[in-house]
Amino acid sequence: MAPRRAASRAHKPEKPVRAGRITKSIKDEPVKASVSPDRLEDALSANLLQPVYGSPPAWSEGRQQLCDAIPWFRCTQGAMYHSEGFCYGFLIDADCGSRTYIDDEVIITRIGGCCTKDSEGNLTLEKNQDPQNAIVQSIMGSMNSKLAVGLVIGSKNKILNRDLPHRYNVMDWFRVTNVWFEKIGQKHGAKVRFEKLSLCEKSWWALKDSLAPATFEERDFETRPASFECQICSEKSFLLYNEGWMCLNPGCVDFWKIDDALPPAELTFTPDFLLFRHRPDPTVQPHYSLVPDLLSTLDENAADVSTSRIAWKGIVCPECSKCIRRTFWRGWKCDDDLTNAQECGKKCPFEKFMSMNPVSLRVVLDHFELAPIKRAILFDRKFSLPDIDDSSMFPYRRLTYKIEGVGSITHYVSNRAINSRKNGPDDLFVNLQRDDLGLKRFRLQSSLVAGTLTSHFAVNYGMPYKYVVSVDSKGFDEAPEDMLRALGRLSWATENAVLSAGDNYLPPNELLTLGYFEEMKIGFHDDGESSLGPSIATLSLGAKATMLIRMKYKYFNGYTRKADNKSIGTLLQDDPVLKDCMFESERKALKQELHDGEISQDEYDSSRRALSKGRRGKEAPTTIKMELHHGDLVVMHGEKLQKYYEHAVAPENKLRFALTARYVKPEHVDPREYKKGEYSLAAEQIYDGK
Ligand SMILES: O=C(O)CCC(=O)C(=O)O
Ligand SMILES: [Fe+2]
Repeated sequence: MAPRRAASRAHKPEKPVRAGRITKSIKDEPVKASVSPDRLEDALSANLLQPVYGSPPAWSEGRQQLCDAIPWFRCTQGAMYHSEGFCYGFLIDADCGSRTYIDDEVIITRIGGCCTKDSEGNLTLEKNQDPQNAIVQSIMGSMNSKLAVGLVIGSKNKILNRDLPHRYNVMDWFRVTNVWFEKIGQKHGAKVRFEKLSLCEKSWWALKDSLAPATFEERDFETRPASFECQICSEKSFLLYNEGWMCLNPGCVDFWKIDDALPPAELTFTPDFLLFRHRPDPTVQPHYSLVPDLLSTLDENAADVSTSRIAWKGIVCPECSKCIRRTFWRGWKCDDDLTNAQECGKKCPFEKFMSMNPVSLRVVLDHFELAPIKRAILFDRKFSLPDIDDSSMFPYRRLTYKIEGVGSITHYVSNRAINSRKNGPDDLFVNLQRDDLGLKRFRLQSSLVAGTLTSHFAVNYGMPYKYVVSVDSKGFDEAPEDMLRALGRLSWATENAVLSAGDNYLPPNELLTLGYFEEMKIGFHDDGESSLGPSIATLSLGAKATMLIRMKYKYFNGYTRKADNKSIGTLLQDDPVLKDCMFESERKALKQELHDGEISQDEYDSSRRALSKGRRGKEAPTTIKMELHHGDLVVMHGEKLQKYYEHAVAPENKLRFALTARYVKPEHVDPREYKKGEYSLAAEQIYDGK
């Protein structure tokens, strides 16, 4: 008889035990049965979820808030946060997989990844998860390096069956004790056993009236689950299931078999596997604090701290433990979204606003004397080259990029003399930091992950304007004087650019100010809402930035984007066949044939589809690349420019402001708001171009 079989019989206990306590004296007592997952709905409606003993050390109602404030859980998707071969944090939520087990000290779950949702919304393994898989390697990395893993439990978890206070609840640090493979459907996937690091205190998620955990003296730290060597592959596997021992090496032909047959569908863990514990070991440590105290590390007296990358991370509210993002220019406010009042039962009063000592230009500008006398004349030949005009707008250098039949972009290049003039860009940069402009980060209306905030601060003065987000808008009568000065410069630039293009000039009635801290940016977008006039002018202040302009995906490819990007989306109804788009000549010829009645609409569409067959759509290359320096002005002109093209701006250093003036068509605005857009510039706010 093979020892493998003998082992499986010898270790089959009398009765299955699903969960257990940890002391020697009571470890073999059967535990109270929990509500089965299929009865969870009933339990919920009958309010049967059991109350927990304590409260989590940090929590949030949104995934984004959690990831922003907890450095060991920075992934907005998936269950595991891992980086460079180590797992730092793990989320236990819905979809933990079969044979998931949770008690006050031990958690057994599958390791996410390689999954797809079936028609009923259950996660199934799409492909085998192998030992080489990055997330399997990461969890092994943490186990082998004695790196503790932080666990978070989500309220969608159906196994613990307790009344969790929030959507996401930080549990505690755990050590990884075992990683093994199971057969899941037709595939194999990895499972992990976590054991709580600190065994001396009762877990906050323990039952409200449960006993205190066993003392160290009472605990059995010696017993370990038995392990046996496979006769075929010679690898050792633990005895995990009451139903019998199995080889757990997915590469072995005997993998996942009891006595040469598939195991029963229902498997239960042995008491030894659930109940064994490790003696406290000071060398098993986490990389971060469970609840970081970021605020204590930010020295408010250092001018460059409050706008640094680390200073726009989230914090854990010291009063109510909620994870809060830096939504405000000056700091954090616990009551920054609607969920808070409901969750805490009352508004949490905590707020932390930084003193925001002004950042000097010297810190953000690299140039020897802040700005050159004459700007560099080098242009990268990979991108469109502008027309250069050094005289018409002197002392500005005017660069004009024309996109035929679409529009133009005029770049007024500033210099040291312009910037340092009284009330010029140098003064504006300092003053805008001193004024309380009311800058805030807003939720993106369409983003891959719900609740994503813009990675820049914004405030809108004048006529209400909704760009990629819905911004609060204030009337020009509330605007600081410096904003009106900026508006004077922007009106000057717009008027000159539009008149040179031979078009009618409409004075701007709206000013959107964006503020960027270190590593903030604005991704590709257009400013082409139907409510806007054709000209958009921006004044750059502070750190240098790169502005990129490219054709939009659908005009470049001739069809809309599909989420999977594997097939082609909806064909353009009216394809403008822009210069340099994909298959430009073929698309142009087909369009002509349709126009001349030589082919039907169906033939036109199928020929266009055939062009892209077997090819994935791709992003258009960047056509225009501009370096925006402190004091520069850019005017984008032409409705089609916003329709067919998109732009993105990324500053290269900390602290930059972009003040953008637009004309909002009054017919798109509630007449009661008209007066917000009214202003008249004082003589010294009107700009003369010097
Ligand atoms: O930061 C910039 O220069 C551009 C800002 C922008 O594109 C916008 O406000 O829509
Ligand atoms: Fe824009």
